[in-house]
Amino acid sequence: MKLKSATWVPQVWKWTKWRRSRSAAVGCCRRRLQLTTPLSLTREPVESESRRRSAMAGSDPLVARPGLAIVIMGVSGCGKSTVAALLAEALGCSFIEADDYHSQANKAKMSKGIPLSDADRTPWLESLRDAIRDRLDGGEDVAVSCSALQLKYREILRAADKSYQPGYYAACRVKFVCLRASAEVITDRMQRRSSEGKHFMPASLLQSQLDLLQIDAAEGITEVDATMRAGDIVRDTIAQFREELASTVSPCF
Ligand SMILES: Nc1ncnc2c1ncn2[C@@H]1O[C@H](COP(=O)(O)OP(=O)(O)O)[C@@H](O)[C@H]1O
Ligand SMILES: O=C(O)[C@H](O)[C@@H](O)[C@H](O)[C@H](O)COP(=O)(O)O
Repeated sequence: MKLKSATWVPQVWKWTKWRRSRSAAVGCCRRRLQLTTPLSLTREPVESESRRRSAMAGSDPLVARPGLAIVIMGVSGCGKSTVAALLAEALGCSFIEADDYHSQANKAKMSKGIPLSDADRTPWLESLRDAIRDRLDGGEDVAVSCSALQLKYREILRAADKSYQPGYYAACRVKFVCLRASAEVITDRMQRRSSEGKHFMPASLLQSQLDLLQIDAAEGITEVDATMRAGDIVRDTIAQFREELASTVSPCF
């Protein structure tokens, strides 16, 4: 097809100008991201992408801010800390261990085999909410280990997402994955852990935790077999939230 020079020249000029300005923008972004490898449109593995996102979110004004919090929940001894720590490693994000946010009084109470009351849990959950919010506001992803046994406790944690409207679970940037196993398996794990002196929580408290555990079907929380290998649970969790993890960052040009 023959183009008339009168229309073709301005078109080429416009296109060249667009290419130049786009190259400048890409170069600027690449310098900001300190990329040395060729920019490819092919998706990178979630692991390195998330690490880069978390690293750049704090300093780049062009990057969308909301991060994603994935809370690994379930009764004491189900494997939350093990899985959430591995998940944080795989995503290259920070890890929040809920046990670290308990007051000494709460820990002493549980050590004596006395279940916490809601009054004991509320300040604990609120401090966790604030810690999660700090990460989300900074555009970071975060893996959290927290029992979060009841809807009302999870609602406190969901409020870490400032845009969260109660009941709109799917839109919330705080997600939950529940680990499940039989009481026998978990008792065995808790007894072994206590006998190694590794944890304050006695196995005698398991039944009170199982009695409290409740998930509302509308929340759409995935329940996972806690007897799977921790690495496999992490792999499945990343696959489940792949889209949300990817949308943590918006294109910078
Ligand atoms: N997927 C798993 N398979 C086998 N053992 C596990 C698994 N996950 C955790 N454990 C073991 O079970 C015990 C309790 O795990 P932990 O992560 O501390 O549970 P939680 O944080 O839910 O209390 C630990 O001794 C841990 O090594
Ligand atoms: O009562 C609760 O809401 C939970 O028990 C919570 O306090 C947590 O589960 C404990 O800190 C035990 O720690 P692990 O869950 O790590 O065993």
